[in-house]
Amino acid sequence: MGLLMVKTANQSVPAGSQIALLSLSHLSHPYGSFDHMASPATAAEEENLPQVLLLLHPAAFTIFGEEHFTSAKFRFLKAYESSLPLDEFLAANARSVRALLVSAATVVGAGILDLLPELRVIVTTSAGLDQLDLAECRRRGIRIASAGDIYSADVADCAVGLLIDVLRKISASNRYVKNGFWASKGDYPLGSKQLRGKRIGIVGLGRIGLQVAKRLQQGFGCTVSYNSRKKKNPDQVPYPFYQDVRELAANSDALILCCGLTEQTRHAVDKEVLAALGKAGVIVNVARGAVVDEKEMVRCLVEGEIAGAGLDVFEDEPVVPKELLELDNVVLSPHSAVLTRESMMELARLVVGNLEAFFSNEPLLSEYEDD
Ligand SMILES: O=CC(=O)O
Repeated sequence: MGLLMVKTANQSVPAGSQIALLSLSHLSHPYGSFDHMASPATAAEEENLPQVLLLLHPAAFTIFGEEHFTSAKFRFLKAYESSLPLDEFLAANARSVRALLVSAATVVGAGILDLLPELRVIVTTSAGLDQLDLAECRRRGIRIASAGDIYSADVADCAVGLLIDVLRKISASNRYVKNGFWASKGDYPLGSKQLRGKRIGIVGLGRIGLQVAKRLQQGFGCTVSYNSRKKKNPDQVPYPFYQDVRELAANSDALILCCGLTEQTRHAVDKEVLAALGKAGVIVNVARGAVVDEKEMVRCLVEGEIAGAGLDVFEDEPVVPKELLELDNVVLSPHSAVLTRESMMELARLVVGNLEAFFSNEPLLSEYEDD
């Protein structure tokens, strides 16, 4: 793809991931009412609608429920339908495009932005923005709308689920029963650990981290500490703050990664942090694979230098280090923490709402603002 930094997810679509066609307009939504949303345009009207460049893998669009993304205010220009190399396709078709829709897997850097001189807004289906060159977007006056808060509760549920699974060995004992070992070898070996009372260190106490903290403290009797870019107001966030991730790890039984991926958080969990977490420590990652030095983490898991891991994200998705596949103390999921039927419905509403707001010169529903 030459100098263009665009890649799309290469994941297969799980069976049953199509979303049922429901009427969306009656549902209430944290980003406001969508009752104003116009109904889809006829084919004749559609020709004249402004185009939104779609740089998503078609499989991702199927998961999101393509049928929910229709609007009378715009139409999609689907790069994936062309057999041309992307740069040729964009040069020929997208020079006047003002809006772009991407996913977490669509890397957008200066190379692609150069081919879209009229671009004014990028809407992403992701909560994380690490795939976008934010500085370059800022410099060019391109606004960004993200998935905002719509996934936070689902990701927090998934983080807690992975932690419980690792500690209580749910997936491992499931395999034990299904392989017939209960009958042939007897009771499952002791090794499961309680969640109650565990010291949880959360890296990144944003919207997701706060929900993880609440679940684990209030629901499971854990104690919570955190590391974040900045210490939160202690009147609102009572958990102890650690400026240094290594110190947080040294004082935690489990480290749960919920931060965005930035130059500051890349490999924030490195050899020293893993050593500080120690032999009884567990890592849960629902952030981005590159927040952890994956090679070091794999080595620590293989050599028993940490106790286990629950991982939804990886450094080179969808490639998962093969050593992890063999380990019973590791639970894996395919970057699916955000993927619930309900959140996909909300996503479609939010994406269409953002794009319609843009083309109507109204405020975006979930605009990202630098802080
Ligand atoms: O990982 C998923 C997202 O950032 O939305």
